[in-house]
Amino acid sequence: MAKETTANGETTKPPPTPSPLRNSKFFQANLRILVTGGAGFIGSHLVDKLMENEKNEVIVADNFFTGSKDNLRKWIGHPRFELIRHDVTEPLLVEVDQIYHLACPASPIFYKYNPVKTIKTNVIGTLNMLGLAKRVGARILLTSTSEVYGDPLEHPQKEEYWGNVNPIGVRSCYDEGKRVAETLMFDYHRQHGLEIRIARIFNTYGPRMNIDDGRVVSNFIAQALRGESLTVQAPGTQTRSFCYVSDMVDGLIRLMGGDNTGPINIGNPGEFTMMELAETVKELIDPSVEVKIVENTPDDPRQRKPDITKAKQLLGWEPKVILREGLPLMEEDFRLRLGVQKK
Ligand SMILES: O=c1ccn([C@@H]2O[C@H](COP(=O)(O)OP(=O)(O)O[C@H]3OC[C@@H](O)[C@H](O)[C@H]3O)[C@@H](O)[C@H]2O)c(=O)[nH]1
Repeated sequence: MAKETTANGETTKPPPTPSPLRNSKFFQANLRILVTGGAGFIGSHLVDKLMENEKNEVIVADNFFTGSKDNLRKWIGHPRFELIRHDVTEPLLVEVDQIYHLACPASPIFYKYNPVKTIKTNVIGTLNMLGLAKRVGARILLTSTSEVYGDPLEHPQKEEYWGNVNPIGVRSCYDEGKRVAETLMFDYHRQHGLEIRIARIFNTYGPRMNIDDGRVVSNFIAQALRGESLTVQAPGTQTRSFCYVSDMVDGLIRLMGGDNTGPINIGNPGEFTMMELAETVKELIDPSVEVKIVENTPDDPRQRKPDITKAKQLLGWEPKVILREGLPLMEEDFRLRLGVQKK
């Protein structure tokens, strides 16, 4: 390789040119896509969708803390698919063109179980994935969360809202962790010119959620199918907006493919109190089950609903599946896994 001489007489080497193979693959639009957390609930549905495109090669990195190989069983052994047991808090070296960075436990009971590990996953894990993106020139999408708005004082939540977050609360490992992850994304973008995308994901539900995941939709459906009382955490008037997983995946893929960095809210703006959700699940699955009020956990946000104007305008995206259509699809999956027949 040619040597260059600097003003003070030292010789330096110019940087290596990219391998011709990488360029030829790139220009064939043959995308190599890394999905961290790809064995999880949203991750595995995203992998299904990405694998539908025959030009895509998909690599999943997952430590299987909340994800499961079972979610990916149809792809194991496929020539365009690779599964790596890997924890994102350790560096990863792979040649890819796009990174969907989802890895992190998302259910409050799981992310609070080992809070130090959760914040490491968000901070060190995101740094590692940004380092990888920088090294290989990949575009990177972070799945952030509606939890960055904390217990919001503005309703519905627009992306411009800075949030109301308790920095020392039991949820901080997750909500502050994701806030730092967003900061890191923008700092790499501004400092190193990385191509970034940030999705703020609102509550999502659908088949493959862990049955004892602890989140409200999976809890209520499993409880109704087992004939147990539905546990509404006090006061029951707190609200959430629930997005069906296929809509979520469609939003993430549009965001990755588009020109806007985000952050962009991806969620279903239909808003329900937890009491209304319990009544709906009861009516759809088993009107004879009871609803009981149980103790809540600290810092539970009282209301949450996305403003999706940006997603509509910039991504041409809006959710299609309403709650009453999505719940039965999830019920079907839970019936199969729990072995409960329809009466
Ligand atoms: O059995 C239950 C479980 C939960 N709940 C209530 O349901 C509401 C939703 O709780 P979940 O645990 O499902 O989820 P949260 O909205 O608290 O957090 C979620 O926010 C968005 C995503 O980033 C994450 O998936 C998750 O952190 C809370 O008000 C909670 O108190 C019940 O009433 N009963």
